[in-house]
Amino acid sequence: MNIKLIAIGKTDSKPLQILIDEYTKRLSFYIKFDLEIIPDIKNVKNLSEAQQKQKEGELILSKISPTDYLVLLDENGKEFSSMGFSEELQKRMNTGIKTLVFVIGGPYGFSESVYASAKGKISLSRMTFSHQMIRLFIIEQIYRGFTILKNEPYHHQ
Ligand SMILES: C[S@@+](CC[C@H](N)C(=O)[O-])C[C@H]1O[C@@H](n2cnc3c(N)ncnc32)[C@H](O)[C@@H]1O
Repeated sequence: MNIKLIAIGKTDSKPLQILIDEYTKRLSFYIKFDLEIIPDIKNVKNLSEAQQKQKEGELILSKISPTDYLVLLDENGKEFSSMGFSEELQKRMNTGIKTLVFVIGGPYGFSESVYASAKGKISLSRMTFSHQMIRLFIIEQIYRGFTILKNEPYHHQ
């Protein structure tokens, strides 16, 4: 299995990008991992929230292939402990899927068509984080998940 994370818009903050790069590098030791950034939509000021979500949704779905297992990052999704999330990663690997795709929504979340295409939704907390910060948090949790599965000390430090 390989893992892909899809997000919208480049990371504005350099310190955040440094951490994303660091955890991407660490995670790539365990599994093939790609972070795919969809460029920001142009002239977004002329669009309503619904139009922006719709356009972002079309772009997101254009990156998904029928064999992908799509999971959305969503504050109303299912919550896991880090141990539970590592078990979920193991379950997905056991089912033989080729690509597990996580998607982070834009500033207003996801369009209905993206929700309809997803196999699941996971929440990292009931609180709302910026769509840029969530990148780091989910990459760190996937990395943590693999260190748990490999019985390595990172989770216990
Ligand atoms: C600023 S939030 C959008 C909030 C928006 N009210 C909504 O309905 O989703 C942007 C994106 O960050 C991600 N996100 C923010 N907080 C999250 C959380 N607690 N758990 C999982 N994903 C989160 C989601 O992918 C969301 O679409």
